[in-house]
Amino acid sequence: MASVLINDTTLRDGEQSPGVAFRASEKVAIAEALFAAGVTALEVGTPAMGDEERTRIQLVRRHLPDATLMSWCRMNAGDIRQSADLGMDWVDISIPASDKLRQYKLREPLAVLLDRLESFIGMARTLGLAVCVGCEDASRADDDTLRQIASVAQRAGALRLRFADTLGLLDPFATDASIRSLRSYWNGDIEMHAHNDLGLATANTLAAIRAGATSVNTTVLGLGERAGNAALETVALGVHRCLALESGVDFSQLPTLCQKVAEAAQRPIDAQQPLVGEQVFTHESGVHVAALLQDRESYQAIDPALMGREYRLVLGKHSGRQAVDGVFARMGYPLNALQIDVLLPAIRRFAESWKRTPKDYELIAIYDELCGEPIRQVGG
Ligand SMILES: CC(=O)SCCNC(=O)CCNC(=O)[C@H](O)C(C)(C)COP(=O)(O)OP(=O)(O)OC[C@H]1O[C@@H](n2cnc3c(N)ncnc32)[C@H](O)[C@@H]1OP(=O)(O)O
Ligand SMILES: O=C(O)CCC(=O)C(=O)O
Repeated sequence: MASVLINDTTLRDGEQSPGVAFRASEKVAIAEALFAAGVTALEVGTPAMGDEERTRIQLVRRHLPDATLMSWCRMNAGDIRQSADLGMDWVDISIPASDKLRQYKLREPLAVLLDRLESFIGMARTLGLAVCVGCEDASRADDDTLRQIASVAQRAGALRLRFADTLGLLDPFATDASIRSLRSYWNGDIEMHAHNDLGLATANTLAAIRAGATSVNTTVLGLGERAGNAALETVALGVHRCLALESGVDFSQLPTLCQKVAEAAQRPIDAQQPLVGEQVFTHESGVHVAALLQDRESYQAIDPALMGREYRLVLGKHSGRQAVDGVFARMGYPLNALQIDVLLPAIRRFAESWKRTPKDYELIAIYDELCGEPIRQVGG
């Protein structure tokens, strides 16, 4: 099966989420968990941040000798030299591709910056580093500028261009057009870096792969600047399910990995976060549960066993008679029609009062109260 490279940037762009700051031990633990989940290419940080961050990057290097590690660099000799000293395999040398970012950040003409980029690519290669040119704000860059960056990158020996939708303003159709255009004049790797401001980061990442990107950036739980980046979990599943490509990700490791990152980032996992949210394999609606009691695939596209999880049927405000019957039967207690008629409105009232679904022991208590005959074998 053909494959796509996931170059995960949880430890660089993910950590740029406001307020997120990984300790050294957390950075190492996250890197190890990513590696254990089959994500072997990691952007691990920004050496320019100082001694402490460089020490953390070095620790990751020591703990993961077999991972392919990248650091984020400005067009700056110090950043690149430090990356080599830290044992990086790759550097991302970033150049603002849009007029606006060049105007407000670097205030120098494009031609001067391109000369500088060329010499820094050369320097990085001399230091033994593979080079990715980070085209920051590529989605607002004009085509001619991207062509000039690609031409310099090719001449100087960069292996990869990163197409960054820095502001997260693309949709999948525009992404497709941009990456196809880039592919028409750049033969090397293309790495898609998507942000989620429109909620389209995963969709744009998949669109980029279809259009010719060979590598993609992700972050665990979609951490990252503002609305975050494309989430590792959904990109990996989309690569597998929608594109029939291999990413190397071991889905069974995702719950542990996500928990680790959520704790280190102090960002609780949303109950409805795809794949790893507590509720995403739980079904309440009567029509769904009635069908699910017959066949799991009736209302489940993803097998929870992929993540080592199980599906759950619960009772609540939206339950129907078959669901009540089925859930009580699974607890070992068949109901008659009269009992179902009495229990259903009570379960609905419970859900409205408590703003949640009743647990098994609470269902039993409702039964005891309304149906009179205590049920002895209490479930979980
Ligand atoms: C879209 C992205 O995510 S890009 C990644 C951005 N990541 C971060 O900013 C996180 C880490 N950043 C930091 O810790 C700091 O900003 C540092 C260490 C990088 C720089 O710190 P400082 O030296 O204090 O600079 P400061 O942050 O005030 O300003 C940014 C500097 O980087 C320069 N710069 C920005 N992008 C580039 C680039 N691609 N190439 C060269 N220089 C650049 C700016 O011109 C500015 O330089 P100046 O101070 O000479 O004007
Ligand atoms: O310069 C790059 O490599 C991309 C940086 C980035 O994180 C972004 O543009 O969102």
